[in-house]
Amino acid sequence: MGKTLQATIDGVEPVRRKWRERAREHLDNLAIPPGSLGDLLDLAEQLAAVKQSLKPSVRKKTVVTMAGDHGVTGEGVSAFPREVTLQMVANFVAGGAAINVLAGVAGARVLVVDMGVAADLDNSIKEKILSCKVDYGTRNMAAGPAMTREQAVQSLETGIEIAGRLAGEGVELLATGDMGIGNTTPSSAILAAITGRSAREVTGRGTGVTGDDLENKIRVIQKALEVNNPDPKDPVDVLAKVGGFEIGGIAGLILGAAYHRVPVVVDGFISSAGALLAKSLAPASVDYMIAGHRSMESGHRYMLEELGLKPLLNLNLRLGEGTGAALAMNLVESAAQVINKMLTFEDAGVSRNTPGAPA
Ligand SMILES: Cc1cc2ncn([C@H]3O[C@H](COP(=O)(O)O)[C@@H](O)[C@H]3O)c2cc1C
Ligand SMILES: O=C(O)c1cccnc1
Repeated sequence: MGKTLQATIDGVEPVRRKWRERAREHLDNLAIPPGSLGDLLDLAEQLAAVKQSLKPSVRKKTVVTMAGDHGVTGEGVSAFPREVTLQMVANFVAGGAAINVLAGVAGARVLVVDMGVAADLDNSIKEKILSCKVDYGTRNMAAGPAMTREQAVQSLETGIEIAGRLAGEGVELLATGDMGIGNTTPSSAILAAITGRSAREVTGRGTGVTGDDLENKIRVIQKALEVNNPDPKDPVDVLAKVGGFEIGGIAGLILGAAYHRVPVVVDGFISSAGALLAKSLAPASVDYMIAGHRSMESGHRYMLEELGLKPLLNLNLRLGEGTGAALAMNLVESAAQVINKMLTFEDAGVSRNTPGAPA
């Protein structure tokens, strides 16, 4: 299993009920009609419980965008060529991608990680990212396992180590992101493997495959599941057989965040595949997850259902990179400021409602 992985799984504790109750009691006394800040109050309660504080801070924010390539792109599952993964990593470094812009608005740093891009990166790029390459892309999962079990553990442990390093640097809120042409295919396969849903139910258009190409993508996913027969009870087996290096990195990042009690905003379809693996490895890790948004990718709703998470936003996004999570970070900051700064009825000198009195 890997010592770091096992120790992390063992160390993920559910958030304490006592802290949830304490936070709720305070939130119930804020000078507003009870419950009128809606889901923001649930989020504030979660932050307080995760951080064991009625003044949780999420000021220092980092989006971790994990990049990797996929052998299965040889089967024609994406509308874009594989080189785009490397080209987009360069774009992230240049600051010109959607994630750079949206993380900038949220006041978050973007940390790009090479988990398995199928090329050697220029030194000028390497200086500005984390190089954790497990291999030069995965193997074609329609023909056999995407990676070895050792590589699956390595990708999970890399994510765990990055979360630990960032927590040590004082990062208070993490978000997950991905870049990897073809990666909606392994994400769908992970969803199918874990939930038992059919390839057709879990497969969507990704970057925009339609018609016969979409039928081909469904067949490729079906074949990968048949050829590899991943064990739904063994998330490391699922990752090894039908996963990806960046997806393992994301799952590890989430586990590490939970271990260090740092809340983590989960992005769309690919990140949620990582979250499914994290939940399967350590069920209590969901207490630390915040679903940033509901992706347009069909099948994402099944992931959210399986995770038991309600997405904060629904903006018809289908990009990845961490964009939906970065947008949601603004709401997480808002929830933190609500519990930190708002006054109670008593402190603000505002009269409470009178039960039974006409409104
Ligand atoms: C220019 C470009 C930028 C992207 N940024 C994220 N993705 C997204 O699209 C890919 C997944 O879709 P599929 O499985 O269909 O390949 C991933 O790289 C994901 O991050 C992008 C895709 C493209 C083309
Ligand atoms: O939801 C996502 O993360 C997503 C959906 C389609 C393509 N790329 C990413």
